[in-house]
This record gives sequence, structure tokens and C-alpha cells, in this order.
Amino acid sequence: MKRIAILGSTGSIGTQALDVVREHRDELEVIALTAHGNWELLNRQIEEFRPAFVGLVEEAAARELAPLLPPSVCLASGADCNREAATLPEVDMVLVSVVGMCGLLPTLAAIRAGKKIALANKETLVAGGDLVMRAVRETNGVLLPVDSEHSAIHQSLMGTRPGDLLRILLTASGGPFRTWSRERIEKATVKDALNHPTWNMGAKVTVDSASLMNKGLEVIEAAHLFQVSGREIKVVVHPQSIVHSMVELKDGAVIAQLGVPDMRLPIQLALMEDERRNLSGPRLDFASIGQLTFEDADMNRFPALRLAYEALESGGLMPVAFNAAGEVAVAAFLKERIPFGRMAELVERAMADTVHAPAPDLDTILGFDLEVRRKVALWMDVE
Ligand SMILES: NC(=O)C1=CN([C@@H]2O[C@H](COP(=O)(O)OP(=O)(O)OC[C@H]3O[C@@H](n4cnc5c(N)ncnc54)[C@H](OP(=O)(O)O)[C@@H]3O)[C@@H](O)[C@H]2O)C=CC1
Ligand SMILES: CC(=O)[C@@H](O)[C@H](O)COP(=O)(O)O
Ligand SMILES: [Mn+2]
Repeated sequence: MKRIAILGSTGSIGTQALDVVREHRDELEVIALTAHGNWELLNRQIEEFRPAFVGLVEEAAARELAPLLPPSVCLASGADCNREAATLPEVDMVLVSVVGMCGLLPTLAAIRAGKKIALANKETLVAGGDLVMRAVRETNGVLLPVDSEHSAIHQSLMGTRPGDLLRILLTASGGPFRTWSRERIEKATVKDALNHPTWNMGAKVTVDSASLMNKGLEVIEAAHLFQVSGREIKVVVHPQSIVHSMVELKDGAVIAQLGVPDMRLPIQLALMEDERRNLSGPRLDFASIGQLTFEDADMNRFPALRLAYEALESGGLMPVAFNAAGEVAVAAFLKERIPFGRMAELVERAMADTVHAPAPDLDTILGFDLEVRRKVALWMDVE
């Protein structure tokens, strides 16, 4: 039996992970669940999965939940509840499916505590990828990608040897604005941006998909996970989201992983540590799909992707600025405080305002992340 903690259990990835647990009760046991504030859904999950530990970041939500809990469940509140859940002695593996770089501290703590990691949260690697990958190496730890493209790359590399890889071909759906002009994209509404053509996901990653910021975050995520440079990662737009990514090997062979757009597969594969298990649900039917198409990404209409490559090339604190400004900008866009086109402008300005600092430590990263968030919020307030 594998004993798991799910950080962010009430979100898109978290609920799909619980679907996977439902199908494999004989192999997966839920020890801990955390959420930000959705205590009602968390309560239903507690009733069904009976975790020993639950965490809610919002104190007020925890006060609502506390009287409903059986005495066997330990409830923690506040930002540190994710770290507590991730380091419980009973936990074998932690699924990090919170949104945003708040995943960084609990991920590092879990690795240091000897837990295996299934990582959905990409912001963690963007802001702190050097620290996370170093911690994995130093502890001889296990970190498995859940993000669909990175799981596909990981699957495509199975059976290859070190040195075989020429480059990663990271697929992108292109989002809802794939065929729109730059002028039209800049004025897109929240409703437009949340209308993803192929995936049903949380709001932040859906908006990021529309701006190709998501693909930019994924370029940096891939660089850390597979230890390659930006020059070895090419983004390929593939509107059907059937080819989840590919690797090109040095002899020209291209190996891909295909499947229906369903996150339960990469979640399950990571939770099962690369062992294949049955999974219910739709399967690929090539005749009904008809065509798989591919095109280049346009960094003029989607400047966030260009900025990601620049952030990766600079390294140090630049990806921290890229991510922090992006998180603040998406939150403001979702509240209709800024237009769509302003998001990439704010990210670019935050990066232009960043002084190069090689190999920042954790405190420097966390401090700088807060500084960028304050700065970007101020720019939005005064302009
Ligand atoms: N959804 C998808 O298909 C994919 C997502 N990802 C990545 O996975 C991560 C999660 O995405 P997604 O599931 O879509 O996001 P959602 O917005 O759907 O869910 C986020 C989850 O995190 C919780 N949460 C937010 N902040 C905190 C916090 N500080 N502490 C604890 N819990 C917190 C939320 O709780 P509450 O509900 O209480 O607010 C919720 O459970 C993101 O990094 C995303 O980029 C990657 C690939 C695919
Ligand atoms: C499902 C998943 O992994 C998302 O990150 C997905 O990649 C979003 O799709 P696009 O960013 O390609 O539009
Ligand atoms: Mn992805």
C-alpha cells in the first residue's frame, strides 16, 4: 500500500488524483489532504477518504471545518499546513497539486524528509528548480512529473540512454487565441481566456495557456526536469492535444506519447512510480480524430513565450521574476483589473527590473518573489 498526501486536493489535479485513488483503493491510501479555503469540498473528501491529517490555509475556513471533523482527523491551518502534510512520518509520496510557487517550500521539505514527489505544480520548478533538483540528487530522491507534456517526455525517454537525446519537442495546444491577431488577443476577455479548446483545468493554468505563459513555464520546467538548455527545447503547436510531447534523438528518431487529453493518466503513472495500471475512460480513436496537425509558435503574438526563454537563459532570479509577475498579473486579469495584453507587459517590466544574481538560495528566492509581487501590484495601482 502506498500512503499519499495530496496538496491542493480540491483543485482540478487534486480531484482527478482522488479519482485515480478511487480506482486503486487496494494500492493507494490517502493520509493527508490540503486546500486553500474550500472547506466544503474538503469535508466531502474527508468523509470519503478518511485521511488522518487535513490542512486549510485559510484560518476562517478551518474554523468552519473543525466542528464537522471526527476526532481521528488532525486539522492544521495556515500557510505551513502544506509542509506539515508533506512531511508526516506516515506519508510515502506527496502529490504537489497546489497552484503557484507556494508549492516550493513543502516540496523541498518533503524531499528532505525522504518523501517521493509527484509534481504537478510547475511554478515550483520555475522559481526554485535548481534547489529542488539539487535536493533530489543529494537525497537520491524520486521526483516524477505530472504535467502532461513532462510526463510524455519522461515516457518517451524510457528505454533511451543518456546522451541519446537531441532535443525536446514540447507540444502546445495554442490555446483559444491560436488564430487571433495580436490586437484582438490584447483585448480578450476573461470568458474568452477561460475557453480552452482541449483541456478542462483550473483558472490560472487556463489563462496561462491562452497567453502561452503556460508553455513558457513548461519550457523552464522541462529544462530543470531533463537537465537541458533552452536551445534544446522547441515548442510545437499541436491544436488537437493528442501528442502530449516528443523527444528527438540524435539519430533523428522521434518518440512521442499520445493519448486522449486526460490528466488522470500522468497522475496515475506518477503515483504508481511508472508502473502501468488499468485506467477507465475514453481511448484514442484515430479514425474519428482524422488529422494531427503541427505548426510553429508565434512569439510576436504570444510574447510570454519569448520572455520564458529569456528568463531561462539568464537564470538566477530572472525565472523568479517571470513567475511572480505572472502570478500577480493572472490574478488581476481574472478580477478584470487589467486587460489580457497587460499581463506579458508586466512580466517583461518585472524582468527588466531584475538584477542578475547567480545561484540564489531559498531565502533570496522567497524574498525576491515577495518583492516582485509588491512591485507589480504597485505598478497596477498607480497606472
Ligand atoms: N489542471 C490541470 O490539468 C493541470 C495543472 N497543472 C498544474 O498543477 C497545479 C494545480 O493546477 P489546478 O489543479 O488546475 O489548479 P486549481 O486552481 O484547480 O486548484 C488549485 C488547488 O490548490 C489549492 N491551493 C491554492 N493555494 C493553496 C495553498 N497556498 N495551500 C494549499 N492549497 C492551495 C486550491 O484550494 P482551494 O480549492 O481551497 O482554493 C486547490 O485545491 C498548477 O501549478 C498547474 O499549473 C499542470 C498540468 C495540468
Ligand atoms: C494538461 C496540461 O498539461 C496543461 O498544462 C496543458 O499543457 C495546457 O495546454 P496548453 O498550454 O498546451 O494549451
Ligand atoms: Mn502541461
